[in-house]
Amino acid sequence: MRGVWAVERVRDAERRVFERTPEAALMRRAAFAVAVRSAELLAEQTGGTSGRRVALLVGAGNNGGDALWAGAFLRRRGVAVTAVLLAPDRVHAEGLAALLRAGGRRVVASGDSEAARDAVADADLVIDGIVGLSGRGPLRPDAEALVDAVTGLLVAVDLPSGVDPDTGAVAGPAVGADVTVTFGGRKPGHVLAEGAVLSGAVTVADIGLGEALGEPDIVLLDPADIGALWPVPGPEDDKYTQGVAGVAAGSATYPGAAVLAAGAAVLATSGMVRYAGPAADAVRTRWPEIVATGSIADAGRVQAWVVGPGLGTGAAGRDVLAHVLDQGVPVCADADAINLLASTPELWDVRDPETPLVLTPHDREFARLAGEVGTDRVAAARRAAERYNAVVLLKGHTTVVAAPDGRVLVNQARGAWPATAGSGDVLSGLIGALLAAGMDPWLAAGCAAGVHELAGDLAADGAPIGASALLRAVPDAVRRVRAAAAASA
Ligand SMILES: NC(=O)C1=CN([C@@H]2O[C@H](COP(=O)(O)OP(=O)(O)OC[C@H]3O[C@@H](n4cnc5c(N)ncnc54)[C@H](O)[C@@H]3O)[C@@H](O)[C@H]2O)[C@@H](O)CC1
Ligand SMILES: Nc1ncnc2c1ncn2[C@@H]1O[C@H](COP(=O)(O)OP(=O)(O)O)[C@@H](O)[C@H]1O
Ligand SMILES: [K+]
Repeated sequence: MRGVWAVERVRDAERRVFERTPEAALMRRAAFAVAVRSAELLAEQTGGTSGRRVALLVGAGNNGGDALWAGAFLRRRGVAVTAVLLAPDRVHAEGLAALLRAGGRRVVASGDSEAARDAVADADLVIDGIVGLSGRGPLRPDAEALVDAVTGLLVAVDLPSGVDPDTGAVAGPAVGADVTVTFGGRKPGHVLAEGAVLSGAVTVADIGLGEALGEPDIVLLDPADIGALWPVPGPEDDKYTQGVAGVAAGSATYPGAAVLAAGAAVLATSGMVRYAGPAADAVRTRWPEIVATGSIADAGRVQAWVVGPGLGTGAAGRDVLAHVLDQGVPVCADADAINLLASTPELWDVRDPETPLVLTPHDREFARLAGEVGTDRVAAARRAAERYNAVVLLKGHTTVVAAPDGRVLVNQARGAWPATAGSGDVLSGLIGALLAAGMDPWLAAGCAAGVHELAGDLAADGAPIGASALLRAVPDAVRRVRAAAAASA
């Protein structure tokens, strides 16, 4: 599990560390890490460091200071370094002095715009020290023009400039980095929204914040974590002991949603799946191992329900949802179940608040239920989780999973191939199976999101896929995460 810390938490940790370590020492550690990573990249991509050209984009604060010190360190490796000063009046004076002492050059962006542009365009590698944790809003036009001129590698100091540090949101021009070197731990801007993509490969450098950071605000599950948590049968197990998943989904109009959700439950774990609803024939034909019935009242006992995909929002769907919520077992409510909960708030009264509920909205379903998502997706998911006393999985390229107790995890997609019709139905089936196996609902949602996204990537392998192909790749994805767990054990 990797941690992510909100900017205010990082600031607090810094303040505590400053009590025993001078700020300048921390900055030099940070800058050294930027220099080391930049030199590695230069060596990998251009075959060496000596004689290579590096330009520093230097803003008004300590982020620019880091870049200047990194430039001074790179000079020792024989790199030709030019600092482009965007705010010469407010430049980090010690950092600039260190760079000049080491034989670096400086140009002022506004004073000599041609030289500044050339320095950036000719550089093998550009270091973005425009803004870091104090950055607000997009790149200003002078910075944007310089960033547009970059032709070489781009290394962001702490965070790509133009990305909101706490939400990853981007409201205009921003740096797209090949590599970001950050300090102490990841920040939300590295893992959320556009920031997750614009950060490139993130390196976390230890600058001594360590224990002062405390527990992370957000966690990322690695494949090995998911593999270690994924339920697998033991010698004592039979089909019932592993948990029976129930699927109440599909309608005459949307039988496919039922086939996909129920199929995902079949492939996720090796217990048993029951289906209840109007798509019983279609489900049975595709998945003969499923015990299918037309009516929810005849469904039999299950340890968790998936309800909603293709259900419809009419009276029949409402009755099914009310029945499922009244069973006293964990429920994953997706799609029309969420729409019904939004339009018919009385349905909440049926639910025993002690039984786990996982809600899996996309942005439009979320808006119907809990208001617009807005730019802070973590805050939105957290708010809804608390309000409904439910785990809220907010779908997207970065999926956010918030628990009512405040825990949040995010899953970053490798590609966008899972953005295909019916793929959400597969996700809900995976979650239902993990809930039936008795997993903590927050982890169940997070592990399912990870395997779902990996299955999409494996199935696509560079070409578009449908949800059926994603579903077929679920066993492969489970094999991969289990192999990762075995390798790291
Ligand atoms: N405080 C510390 O202990 C350490 C800080 N470090 C560095 O310091 C950075 C934070 O430094 P600062 O707090 O000085 O601030 P920044 O360097 O992030 O920003 C400097 C100033 O830029 C201006 N600004 C904000 N948004 C802008 C925009 N869109 N375009 C142009 N200018 C904008 C603001 O006036 C802001 O105060 C971190 O990201 C990290 O790189 C590191 O040296 C490690 C140690
Ligand atoms: N741009 C994207 N990149 C990666 N995954 C995405 C992207 N957009 C959506 N997804 C994922 O695809 C799935 C879509 O679910 P959903 O919107 O419910 O589709 P449907 O209702 O058609 O099944 C979710 O798991 C979501 O996280
Ligand atoms: K930066």
